[in-house]
Amino acid sequence: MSEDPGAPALIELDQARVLRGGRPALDRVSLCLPQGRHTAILGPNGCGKSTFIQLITRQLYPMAHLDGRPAVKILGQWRWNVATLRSRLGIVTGAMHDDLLGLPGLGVLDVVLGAFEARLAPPDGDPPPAAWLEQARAALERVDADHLADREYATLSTGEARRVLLARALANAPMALLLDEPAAGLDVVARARLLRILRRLAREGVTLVLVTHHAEELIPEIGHVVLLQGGRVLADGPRHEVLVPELLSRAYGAPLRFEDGASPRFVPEEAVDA
Ligand SMILES: Nc1ncnc2c1ncn2[C@@H]1O[C@H](COP(=O)(O)OP(=O)(O)OP(=O)(O)O)[C@@H](O)[C@H]1O
Repeated sequence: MSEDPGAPALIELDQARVLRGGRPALDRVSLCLPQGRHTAILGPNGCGKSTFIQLITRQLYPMAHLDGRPAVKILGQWRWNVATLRSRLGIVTGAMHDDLLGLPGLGVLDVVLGAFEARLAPPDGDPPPAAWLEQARAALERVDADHLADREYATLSTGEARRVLLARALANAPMALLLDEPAAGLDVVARARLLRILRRLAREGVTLVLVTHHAEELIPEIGHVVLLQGGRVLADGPRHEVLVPELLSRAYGAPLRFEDGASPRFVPEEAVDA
């Protein structure tokens, strides 16, 4: 999938400001993420990444502009029914995992089916429509998790649970995936497996918006990076222009460079010189 200049932007922020604890966690952030472009929102702890996700998923709201123009537009719209919005964006966050763990006995297939009604799990009662079942199973297959369909979600390993969350995010044919540190907490093998799946999805045309501070999640398909620092956009551009020592060192407050390749990583300069 490539960018379509005629399509409304996936996510558009216009001087968006979000206050938390009385202080701006996002401070006049303007950015435009087109559909079809794989983007990483990157930055150190506390730079506003979680706030960005919660702003997009309507858990937090921006301050209103005096002239009434919207600070946030998603797919060209600023008014959204929250349930509809969350089904158009496939969302994978640690908070969602925690919420699902709080529902003992919940089966994997039900977790994925929950996507169709934008709720954690489908209600008891009528069996789900056959089309939903088919889409849910197809989504599990896409992330190599079809064999987990009959398991209880709470019994899955972290890597398995992450793939099930990805299936849930994919099940309802979203316009994009919004991923919050998707490989966090995974062991080296589970991480490699998940990143392989993300690469495959990106190549198949699923737009990825990745919010992270982990360099290894910057798969090669991510061609665009927005670097945040202290709630502001420090840089917004092609990967090779943003992931340069000068900008990274400013964002993270210490000398740092990015080593690209099969296993991308950040390298503190002191460690190199030692
Ligand atoms: N509930 C809250 N009350 C007050 N301040 C908050 C709250 N949540 C976040 N903040 C502040 O908002 C700023 C941005 O936080 P946010 O969690 O968005 O950063 P982050 O980039 O996601 O950090 P991390 O990588 O550590 O998760 C930080 O200064 C943080 O201390």
